[in-house]
Amino acid sequence: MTKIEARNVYKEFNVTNEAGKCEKLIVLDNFDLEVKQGEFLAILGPSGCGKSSFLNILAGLDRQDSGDILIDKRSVLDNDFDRGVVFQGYALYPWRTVLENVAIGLEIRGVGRQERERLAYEYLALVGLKPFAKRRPHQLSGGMKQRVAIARALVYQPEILLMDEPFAALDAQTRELLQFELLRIWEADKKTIIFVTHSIDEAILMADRVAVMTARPGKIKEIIDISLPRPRTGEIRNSPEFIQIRQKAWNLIKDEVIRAQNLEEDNDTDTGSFNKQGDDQSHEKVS
Ligand SMILES: Nc1ncnc2c1ncn2[C@@H]1O[C@H](COP(=O)(O)OP(=O)(O)OP(=O)(O)O)[C@@H](O)[C@H]1O
Repeated sequence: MTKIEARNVYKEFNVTNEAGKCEKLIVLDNFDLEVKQGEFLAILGPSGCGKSSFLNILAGLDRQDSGDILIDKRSVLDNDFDRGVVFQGYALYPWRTVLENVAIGLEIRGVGRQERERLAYEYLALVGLKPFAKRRPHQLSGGMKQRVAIARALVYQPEILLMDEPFAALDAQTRELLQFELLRIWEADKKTIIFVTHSIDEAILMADRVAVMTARPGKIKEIIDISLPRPRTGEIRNSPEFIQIRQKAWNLIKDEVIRAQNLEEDNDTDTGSFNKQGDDQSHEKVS
């Protein structure tokens, strides 16, 4: 069953160029994508190709200029969908405890104190942070903060989880742990996940399908089916199938990375960055 459908989506931004003139930057054009209910879909694409722009529209934080995006056959512009969002940078409330941060979505939905604390503890346990419930965010490591952000997104059981490079700022070991933790959580209740990453290995390891985008204006270039068995383990990365898929993904993306780099050089107005800080899987980063 189709959960999310994007048809012919177009998005542009007004940007100021070096000469101080206003220009249009076309970010998404002819963007089509279908995501199935319960699917784990990863999106790979060169820097600045519009991945976050698409996710922001899906999250209800921005709007497309034309084209349709449907969730359960209704326009995303209705804006009343349950979407959990985990973006880079945690965005936790510093004055709230870990427990209160996790419970915030439930609080907004009017869930009573006792019930929201019970659920917040349950999800903190799921990400291994129950003993840290009463701490404030500044007392946690980066990896722990990202776990809080994941627990906060999961706790009210959203139908859809939107994740924009959620592990990019983490060290390699924490990243690996969280990848498998997320897979375990997803395998338990199969929510629909859209997961943007710069890491080809991460995309293949986690997803049912990997959508590769073109350089800007971004659209889907090709979708790769990942039929590797589940539950996935770290060893799967050494299997011939995995290596073959990685090569295919890289072949698809490398021209787009070069095109994106040329665009960057031609266009001083672009603020997209090519070197994501902290992406520790640099041997297979796409940009
Ligand atoms: N609010 C905005 N106003 C103007 N330009 C924007 C805005 N948001 C994004 N852009 C530009 O749109 C383009 C696409 O940005 P977006 O963040 O969607 O790309 P991305 O594929 O997620 O990039 P990255 O992989 O580097 O995070 C970039 O060139 C960016 O500078």
